[in-house]
Amino acid sequence: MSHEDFPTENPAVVTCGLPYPTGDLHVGHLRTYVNGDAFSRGLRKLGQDTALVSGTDMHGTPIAVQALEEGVSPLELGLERHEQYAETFPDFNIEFDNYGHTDEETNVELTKEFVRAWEENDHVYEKEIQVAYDPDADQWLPDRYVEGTCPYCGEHARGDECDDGCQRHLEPGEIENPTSAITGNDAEYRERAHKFLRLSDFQEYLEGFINRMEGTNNAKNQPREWIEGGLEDFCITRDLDWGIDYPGEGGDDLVLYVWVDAPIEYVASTKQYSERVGTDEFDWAEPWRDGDGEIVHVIGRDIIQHHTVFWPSMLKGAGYNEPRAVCATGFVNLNGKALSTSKNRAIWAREYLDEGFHPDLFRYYIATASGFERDVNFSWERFQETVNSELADVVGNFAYRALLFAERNFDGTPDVALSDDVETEIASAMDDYEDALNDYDLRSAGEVAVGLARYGNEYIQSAEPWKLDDDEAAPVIRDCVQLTKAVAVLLQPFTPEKADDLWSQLGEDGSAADATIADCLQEPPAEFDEPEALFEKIEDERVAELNEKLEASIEEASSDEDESESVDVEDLTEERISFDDFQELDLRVGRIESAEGVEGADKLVKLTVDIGVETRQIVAGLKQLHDTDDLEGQTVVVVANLEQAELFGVESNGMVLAAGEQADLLTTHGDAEPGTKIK
Ligand SMILES: Nc1ncnc2c1ncn2[C@@H]1O[C@H](COP(=O)(O)OP(=O)(O)OP(=O)(O)O)[C@@H](O)[C@H]1O
Ligand SMILES: [Zn+2]
Repeated sequence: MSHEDFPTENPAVVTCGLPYPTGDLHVGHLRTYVNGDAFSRGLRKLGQDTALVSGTDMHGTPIAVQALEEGVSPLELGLERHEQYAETFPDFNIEFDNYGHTDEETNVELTKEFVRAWEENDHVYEKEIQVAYDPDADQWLPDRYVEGTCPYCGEHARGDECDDGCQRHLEPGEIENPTSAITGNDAEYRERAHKFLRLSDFQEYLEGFINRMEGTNNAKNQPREWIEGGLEDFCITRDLDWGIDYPGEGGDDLVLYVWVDAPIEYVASTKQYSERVGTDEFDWAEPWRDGDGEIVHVIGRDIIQHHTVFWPSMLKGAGYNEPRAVCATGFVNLNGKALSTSKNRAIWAREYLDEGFHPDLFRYYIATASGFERDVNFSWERFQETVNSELADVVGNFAYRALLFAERNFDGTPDVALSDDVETEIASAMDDYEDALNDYDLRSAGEVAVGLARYGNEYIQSAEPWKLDDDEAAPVIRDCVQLTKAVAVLLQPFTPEKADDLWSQLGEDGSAADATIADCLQEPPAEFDEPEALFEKIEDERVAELNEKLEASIEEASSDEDESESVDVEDLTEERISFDDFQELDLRVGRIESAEGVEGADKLVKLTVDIGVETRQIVAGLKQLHDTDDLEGQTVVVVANLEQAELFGVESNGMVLAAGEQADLLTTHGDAEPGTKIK
């Protein structure tokens, strides 16, 4: 890597943080991919050879947990979503040169090579640690199988990440008050041998690296605290069936932690690209290993630690090159809260497309709505304003006026010289654009492109070529066609398809993707056809409609959040029962006399229920859903003739009826006395 300004002689690889396949993609996820795609297209514009790679992150516990719930294999579930993502990206004009997944052989083999290299270089050791264990389910609780309290900030945390609080990575054994996500019971900590990557080996290296690393300020500054505070070693194995088997000594029943094989997919994906296109020009895998190359990671701001602490150590420990830059995008929020798949608070990628909006509108909006690292509050009004006032009124309007005048009066570009003023204006825009990309500042690069169209609009407005004869108008229109061409080139990384439309309106051959910024000053074709409007404005009524939909879905999401999960209505049972069958159920009105928790079973509660003729002891799964004090005195419906059972050593003699996951208790609404038969 050179640390020289882009473009350098080296190949560059831009990577995007891997999407994790637990749900559909939302516009928050897309921010990383749009920015990564726009940045790599921007580098190409500067003349840098660039590959854009990513892949789906298939392993780890969240997908294993979800697959278990859905009764499918993690691989099946992961592959289904992987294919869906691979299809969605091109719909947003996000064009990866290679998009793989972490369970492919290339990545599995490469990951094993990394681990073996760390072992050979003596960076791995084994240590007995405390790992959460669910004694009832008789299994280890890696990562998301355990929940509890973050030891750093006291917030509720899930497994390996404090995602509601300080966002720190949590090592196994760190979570306090662990409970099992499988049974809801208290978990215990048991001793277990695991493998560690000795991060302290890289302390000095990382201190130097963080000073060299380029990218956004959040990525350059946040890790300092972690690095300077001394590095905790990184547990690289898990007790799980789903993942890449530990390849080294004595780890037969362990798999690698998902954060080991996930970033290695950046290298694997680049390798696949290289194998596919051949090594005629150069070996794309080289930037990682041998030759010089520029590695740029584009990620969400929640995974800075992984990319600036763990990942450079992993690379270094296996003899790989280090990243040149880490660019961490801010989050996309709705009403100040981050979009989230599990909380169902989102504008889905598919939903946006189904509204009939062109993908380039979203791309431009999200890449320029705010600085790279700042959070953005998604708003349809801001989206409308950006599209209408920047893309339609400035870019579209200018290009249409310029090209229409040119076509009507000159059949294309007037045959006169470009003025010095406009040449200077375009040249200085090219410089600013190059500087912006070298600062990893997409927003400014977008502003340069639109700024040139704004300049053009003012120019044509004040020169008033419609009041001039053709000879006088020719130099003005010549300038304006050149400005239009420059705008098409500079805007292409943001709006690739729209730029291509403009490119062909200009009578240019091929694609605006192949143009570099030097083409901003190349003469436009002498002839072209009548232009068409590039951008349509978005009407206010449309925004009102979209806002209504959005409010409804936010409301739904927050009520889902209150209930902690959404209601899944089951299909009706097709088979009918006879009235006689129904009469066999002896349903009675009951009144709860007392309620207390069952020791060792978090969700169970022991009830004594007066059912008129007698008092019954019944064990019910209500405890986490109802305060035991609130239960006393409640009127309930009891299945009195259910066979007796023993639950956690406590006898249960009947059943209390309740609806759904939240155990909404059935009751009567008049004054039916205990013992009254229900029919
Ligand atoms: N609202 C968001 N804005 C920007 N980036 C996001 C947003 N949500 C997720 N990402 C990025 O996508 C990556 C994968 O996210 P993840 O699968 O955790 O999605 P999620 O929607 O946050 O899901 P969940 O809320 O269920 O954890 C994250 O590491 C993050 O960088
Ligand atoms: Zn925390």
